[in-house]
Amino acid sequence: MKISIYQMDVIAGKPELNRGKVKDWLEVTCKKEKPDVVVLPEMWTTNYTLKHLNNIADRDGEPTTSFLQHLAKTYEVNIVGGSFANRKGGNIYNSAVVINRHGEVVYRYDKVHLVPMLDEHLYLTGGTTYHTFDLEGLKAGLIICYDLRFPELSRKLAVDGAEILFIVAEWPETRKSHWFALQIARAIENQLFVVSANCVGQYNGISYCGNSMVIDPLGEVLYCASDKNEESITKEIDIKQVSEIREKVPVFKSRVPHLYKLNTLE
Ligand SMILES: NC(=O)CCC(=O)C(=O)O
Repeated sequence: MKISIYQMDVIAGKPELNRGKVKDWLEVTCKKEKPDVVVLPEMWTTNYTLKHLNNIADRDGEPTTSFLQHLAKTYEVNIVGGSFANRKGGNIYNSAVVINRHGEVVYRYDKVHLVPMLDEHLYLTGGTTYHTFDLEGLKAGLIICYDLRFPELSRKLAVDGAEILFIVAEWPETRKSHWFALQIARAIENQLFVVSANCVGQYNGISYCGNSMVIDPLGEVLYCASDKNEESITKEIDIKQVSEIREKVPVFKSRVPHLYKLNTLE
């Protein structure tokens, strides 16, 4: 499976301009690399312009979902469409969407864990559901940025069969060492590929650390993008590695779930 990631410098508060950037990138990348899957970062339509989202968030996933559906069909490519601010009813969510080559939506997810350090909880509402989805015959999971700190979420997706975990992010420079360590840990403990799309650039005094990655199920970093520049990354992965490592080091068979009942710790 060939995967292309857009490590993007998102223009704050300008969804139309950012959709234009994504369209241009996708056109060039799909013609040059012919990827099976493309991956976009978190909040790529608006950046973290939380105070302005009332005016610029999508409504019920539109227009961003239709825009991505059109691109998926045009270039016959699966799109892990990052996330974007999305108004549903009276609330705004940090919503991700995944679209297959035929332009069909195969997954929608609202970020479950909102980031107190960015005041996300003051402006956004957290999601309450998540599950694996099928992409080109693979089982995949998707988490959004701060979700990476909660191993339970990725573990549940892996126990449910995920072989690849997409992480869409707008991770800040100040906690860059965590970005590295946590992604590698999620790959090793869950024995799956981790594919992340982070942002670069800055907004409101916060710089984003790039370093979008492709990590194999042994935790080897196959590619790490720069920490400063917009970048297009294309990498091929061999999904067979997942079953091979799970056979050699049978972590999932060794689990003792009844000893991990976390609610006893609350
Ligand atoms: N956009 C985010 O979710 C940022 C997460 C973050 O800053 C952290 O976990 O640290």
